[in-house]
Amino acid sequence: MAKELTVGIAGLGAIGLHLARQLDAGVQGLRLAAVSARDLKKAQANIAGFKTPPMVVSNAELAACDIVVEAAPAAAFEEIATAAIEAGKIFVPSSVGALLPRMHLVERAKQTGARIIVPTGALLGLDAVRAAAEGAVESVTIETRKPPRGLEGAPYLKQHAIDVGAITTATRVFKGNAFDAAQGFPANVNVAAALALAGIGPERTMVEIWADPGVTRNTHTIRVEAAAARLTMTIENVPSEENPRTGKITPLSIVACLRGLTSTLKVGS
Ligand SMILES: NC(=O)C1=CN([C@@H]2O[C@H](COP(=O)(O)OP(=O)(O)OC[C@H]3O[C@@H](n4cnc5c(N)ncnc54)[C@H](O)[C@@H]3O)[C@@H](O)[C@H]2O)C=CC1
Ligand SMILES: O=C([O-])CC(=O)C(=O)O
Repeated sequence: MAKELTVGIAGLGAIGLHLARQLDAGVQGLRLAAVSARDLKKAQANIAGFKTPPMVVSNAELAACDIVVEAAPAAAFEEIATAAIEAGKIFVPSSVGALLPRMHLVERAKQTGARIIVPTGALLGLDAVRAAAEGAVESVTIETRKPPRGLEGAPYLKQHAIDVGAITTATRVFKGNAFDAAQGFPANVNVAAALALAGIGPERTMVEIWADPGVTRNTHTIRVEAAAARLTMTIENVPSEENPRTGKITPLSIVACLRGLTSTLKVGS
């Protein structure tokens, strides 16, 4: 029988708490062993009703687990990632945009034996993008539309004095590559970073971000023009109650990703 893997989760917000609850309810081959949080008291309260409450530890101590899932703000990414990678563990990032300027971590993982597994998260179709990228790819684009409040607080908006609260018609607030999108919108377009890593890289992956009062869902459309196929795919995510920037599908995608690490039958590349 396959060995059970222990899981540590950094951050118990819209993604982390849902993921923790699902693991506590039982996912074959996985055991939630530890969590970390900014507010330790709140974390203890959040896990109090769990069947098997995990330990509440520091971000660095999570690296005792076989798998470390980062579900914290991008600012905490480096601390969490470095500990897991130095310990040679499986590191599953949510704040994927924070990985783009830190690709040295991938080089370091090669030396320590760690693996970095980027979940599809709030996006779709990364299996097809990866397959297409094994051949020639002409272009990859992503258009993200969110209700204006789903973009609030982004550093790019502040720098360009864009008040999304005042937007009444669909407005394109950013056009550029995935690297710049991830820096300007660290809490909003991790999907663009994941797409870039799956396909042709952050410089060549082009991103448009729209503040759209006409949508109630976080909507992402990917377009790929490749030698083997042309893809157009759209996902419309229900924003989570805890954090409207984050689609409800994100923790579910991470559960599916973790399941794929231990399951006998795995579907999709
Ligand atoms: N890859 C993807 O498709 C997606 C990625 N994300 C990203 O995932 C990350 C988490 O998202 P959410 O759960 O929605 O955020 P959230 O804001 O709901 O939760 C983050 C949690 O981390 C905690 N935290 C703050 N500082 C911490 C620290 N230093 N150490 C440990 N925990 C800390 C906060 O108290 C909060 O409970 C964000 O960076 C977000 O942008 C969000 C949606 C989709
Ligand atoms: O949940 C979403 O729609 C996407 C998101 O916030 C992100 O990529 O950071």
